[in-house]
Amino acid sequence: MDLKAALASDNIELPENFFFNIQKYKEHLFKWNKIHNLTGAKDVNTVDEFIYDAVFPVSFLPKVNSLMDIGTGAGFPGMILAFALPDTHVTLVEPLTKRASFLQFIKADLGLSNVTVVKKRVEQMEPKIFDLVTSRAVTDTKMLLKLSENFRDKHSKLLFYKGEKVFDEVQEIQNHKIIETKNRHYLLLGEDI
Ligand SMILES: C[S@@+](CC[C@H](N)C(=O)[O-])C[C@H]1O[C@@H](n2cnc3c(N)ncnc32)[C@H](O)[C@@H]1O
Repeated sequence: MDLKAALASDNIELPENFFFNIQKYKEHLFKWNKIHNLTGAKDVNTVDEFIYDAVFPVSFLPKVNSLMDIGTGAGFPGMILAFALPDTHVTLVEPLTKRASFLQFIKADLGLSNVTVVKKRVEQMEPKIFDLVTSRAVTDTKMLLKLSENFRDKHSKLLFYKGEKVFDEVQEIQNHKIIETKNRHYLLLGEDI
């Protein structure tokens, strides 16, 4: 896919250094991924699709000052959102040493002052309220609501990257919106949704 063209055609506003950071990120990801199993995305096209998928919500998200991503893995979606939202402080929670080390390396190499990497399971973190909690490919909605309990209040929003199963998962959930693209169902939750 042509990532730049796709993002431009969606009118997604991005900072000037976004594509520079993306380029560096991809170079490091391919190097690290040869040695460590960081992500299943092994080729440029798949990584570009992952990046597009991660950043698309910028087109509908409200402005947030703080964001926590549960289970960031190699960077999706939290690290990509940190490139896109330089004024948002982004906390990346990832317990696996290799993946957390990679995220820490990217933070240092690109001088990302808006990123904190926490090498823990989210259950081991001290409670703290975030404006937005995100997660992709970690667990189901019910469990994500439980895991995020200590990290949100009534003003917080939750954004979970889901597939079609989302419709079964939200049957009993009141305030939610599902934003669909070709390959994704974004689940947005919050009291005033
Ligand atoms: C399938 S990977 C998905 C990674 C990334 N979000 C993505 O979409 O490419 C799930 C990740 O969640 C992390 N994880 C699993 N349980 C977790 C927990 N309780 N707290 C934080 N991270 C967790 C794992 O270490 C793993 O890196």
